[in-house]
Amino acid sequence: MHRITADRPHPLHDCAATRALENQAQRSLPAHALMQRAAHACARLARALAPHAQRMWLACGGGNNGGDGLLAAALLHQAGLDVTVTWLGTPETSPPDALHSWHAAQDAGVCFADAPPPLGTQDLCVDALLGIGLRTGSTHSPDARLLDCLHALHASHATLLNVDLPSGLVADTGHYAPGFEALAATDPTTAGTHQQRRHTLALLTLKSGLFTAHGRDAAGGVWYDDLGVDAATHPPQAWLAGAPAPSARAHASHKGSFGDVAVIGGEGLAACGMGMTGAAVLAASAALHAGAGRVMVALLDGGATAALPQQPALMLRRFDALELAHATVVCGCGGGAAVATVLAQVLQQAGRLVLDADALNTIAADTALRAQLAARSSRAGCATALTPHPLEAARLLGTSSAAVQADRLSAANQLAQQLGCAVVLKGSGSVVAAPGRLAHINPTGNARLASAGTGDVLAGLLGARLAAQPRADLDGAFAAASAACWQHGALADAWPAHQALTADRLAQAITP
Ligand SMILES: NC(=O)C1=CN([C@@H]2O[C@H](COP(=O)(O)OP(=O)(O)OC[C@H]3O[C@@H](n4cnc5c(N)ncnc54)[C@H](OP(=O)(O)O)[C@@H]3O)[C@@H](O)[C@H]2O)[C@@H](O)CC1
Ligand SMILES: Nc1ncnc2c1ncn2[C@@H]1O[C@H](COP(=O)(O)OP(=O)(O)O)[C@@H](O)[C@H]1O
Ligand SMILES: [K+]
Repeated sequence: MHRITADRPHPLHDCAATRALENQAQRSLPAHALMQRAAHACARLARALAPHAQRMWLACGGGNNGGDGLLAAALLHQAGLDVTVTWLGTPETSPPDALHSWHAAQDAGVCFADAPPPLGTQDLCVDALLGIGLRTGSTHSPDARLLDCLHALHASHATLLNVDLPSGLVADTGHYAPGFEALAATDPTTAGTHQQRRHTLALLTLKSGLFTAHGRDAAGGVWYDDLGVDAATHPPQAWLAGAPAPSARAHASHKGSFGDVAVIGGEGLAACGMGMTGAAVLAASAALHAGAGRVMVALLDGGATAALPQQPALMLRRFDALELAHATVVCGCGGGAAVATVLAQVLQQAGRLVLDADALNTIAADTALRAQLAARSSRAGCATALTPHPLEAARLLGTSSAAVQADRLSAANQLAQQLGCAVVLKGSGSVVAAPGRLAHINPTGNARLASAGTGDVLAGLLGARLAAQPRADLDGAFAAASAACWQHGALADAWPAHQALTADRLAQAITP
């Protein structure tokens, strides 16, 4: 068993692969062996997380997730802890492994009760209500006892250990199933402390849903025990991204060695009464700090800005003075309606291209531009990355942002497939997808990034990473996108608690 950290990549499996793995392992192992391993891991982690616990409450469902909890309760009781179990199953309907665990708990003398015992902050509660057996159809709504237990677990001040999955969370998506949506509502005043005292022990496989959508809030710290079974025998659904390799600069290099980045965006105040030049400048600043050799900015403000005195290293250019084929183009940040006037030319001439914000909105509403974007995938020397947030992704897919959020991996994969690009679907657990590749889920970042302009910073950083790729192709775009997301999030994770995280400071904190 080990704790999952963001530094190295991890394969993520879906329910179907986990079931196949479980069935295969069950056939080669003695009866109940897998559940015994699961329960031992669970009990060990429970004791490690709450070494001073006087009481433990284990809420156990009627399936095998509950079986893990029941057997862990027996082990914890045998270790001398004051253990109470609430079991929602019945011996008549229990699957064989869980029934065996129920007998073990009874034989050990574990206390069974309908209500939780009083728990203090040093105590521990265990959510063993639902795991991968969660059914999501509208006919399967949680009953009152199950919801009562869940609310008691979430309201408790004790450390919470989720067995395999937080109950109600869909393993493959990180979205809550119908009937469990209320669990997604977090009280911002207590979210931080809840996060710190929450842990999930993933069994057999790591599930994608733990790392995206509501998954990160629900899961807290993620631990993993493979139960002695090699998950590598089954193909993963996606990868949890690891830290990008550090970049090294040869001594004999010059500013041309690291690529030019040209940022196009920043509609002026005069156009619609909304000055958005800051967005383009943020992206450019991010590209510069990320190590791009030269960074140019073409503002779509009709020449209203003649200089950027705060950012002397950025080179102002008129759009028609840019050499689109030679620079890595970052287009759309604060682009407003004005971006529509340049997009056809950008899609035609740019080799390495990052499209963000209004560039994406404009393409979503224009079938000719969309076709032009998709056609880039068959042109040599083109590497394209899109950085939509969920609403922008929904516009491109012709759906709602709720539908995108309900299955972020699918949405990102679909978009990548349709447009032949690398796609970063932003938000908690950003998904990086590209056609024919397993998506990456980004493990870094936090809600401090939910602040205006941080997306522009990501686009600029991605531009710099794309400019430094050895080849302008889909692999380069995918690698650059994954690396940029990881670094962007890691900066936020390391941000001093007492200092405001603003987009301009974030851009300045980027290192090559
Ligand atoms: N077998 C083994 O050795 C191993 C198993 N392992 C463990 O088993 C877990 C999988 O166990 P599982 O397949 O029994 O499913 P599980 O997650 O307990 O859920 C089924 C229960 O939930 C209920 N239920 C479902 N949907 C619902 C809803 N929407 N709302 C309300 N209730 C709902 C469903 O009720 P029913 O539909 O049957 O009425 C049934 O009672 C896995 O996550 C891991 O922890 C590991 O230790 C590895 C070894
Ligand atoms: N809760 C969160 N957890 C992790 N990352 C987040 C969260 N909220 C926002 N972000 C990140 O912050 C950035 C915001 O981008 P975007 O929505 O385009 O904002 P803006 O348009 O203001 O720049 C994205 O990289 C996104 O992934
Ligand atoms: K659970």
